[in-house]
Amino acid sequence: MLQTPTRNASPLVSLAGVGVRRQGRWLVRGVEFSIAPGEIVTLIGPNGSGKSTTAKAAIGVLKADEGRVERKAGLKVGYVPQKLSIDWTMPLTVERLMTLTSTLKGAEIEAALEATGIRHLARAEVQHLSGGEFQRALLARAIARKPDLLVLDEPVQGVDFSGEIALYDLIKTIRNTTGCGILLISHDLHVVMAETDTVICLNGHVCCRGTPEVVSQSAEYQRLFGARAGQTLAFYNHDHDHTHLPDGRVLHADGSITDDCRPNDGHHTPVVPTGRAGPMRIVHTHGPDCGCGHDHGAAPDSNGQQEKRDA
Ligand SMILES: Nc1ncnc2c1ncn2[C@@H]1O[C@H](COP(=O)(O)OP(=O)(O)OP(=O)(O)O)[C@@H](O)[C@H]1O
Repeated sequence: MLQTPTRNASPLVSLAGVGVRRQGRWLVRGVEFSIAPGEIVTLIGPNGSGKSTTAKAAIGVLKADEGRVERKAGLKVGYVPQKLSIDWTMPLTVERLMTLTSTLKGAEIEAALEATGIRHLARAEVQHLSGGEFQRALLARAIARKPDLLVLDEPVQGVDFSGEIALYDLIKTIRNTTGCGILLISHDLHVVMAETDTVICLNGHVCCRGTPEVVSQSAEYQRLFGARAGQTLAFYNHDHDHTHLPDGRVLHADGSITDDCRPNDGHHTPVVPTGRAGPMRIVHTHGPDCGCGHDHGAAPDSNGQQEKRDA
């Protein structure tokens, strides 16, 4: 059965003003987002920008040093980390990989391998799997316990372009059939899974967030990669209102420079973190009838202007 994000349902996890500090340095700060059942949130950002740290803070593998992380009571998480510590010199079958970290019944293993299309590989040695097969095995392990939230840290690493499309199709199918929420991590800065409801671009803080534009709108992309790619992948247009300087400081659109960047530091235009269909940033000219809820009855300011533009 097709599941869509149940926005009115309580979030599976929500982060408010979350910061993680290690060895005297903030790895991430001011991170805000939530994931509802059936919702797909994708974290993107350059290497070292804090994507894995944020995901680990969300599921409680790492403790946040400031802010609030709330998880639904009894939340079951399926986690595919970016790196696995496997002794590659020891023979290990796919079946055995499934039960390394949790006890599973034979039927649960079979169902998970079936759902990820690798049932025929149950007795294959993990060392001999292709990149795509290995990622499917990790996905099978993560979904076997029927999680409410699936956290996938770079699930298409080591996979070629057509394998990437097939994996994203599989992730979409898992979401559609189980209704779980999904937190995806990708270091591709411009292309994300088309089904993503919200993309969050991190660089130690949330640089921008928004919906991906459906790639099928781009005839050029379709010509290059075919219609199927267009249904699976989408472009993400960044909307940063600041620039990261080489020394780590942040240059804001208003010309000011600060050591770091926080959502409520007064240098940013308001961002409305809604999902796929909604506006992500309020951009309009204020006026008596604009309906934005601000009080426009005040006298004109010292420049004689009463109207003010957001963003
Ligand atoms: N326990 C730790 N102590 C100190 N620094 C850490 C710790 N864990 C991570 N870091 C640092 O925090 C920063 C963010 O790391 P993180 O793994 O979250 O980034 P990422 O965006 O997932 O990177 P990548 O795309 O390379 O996987 C990096 O500079 C990393 O070296």
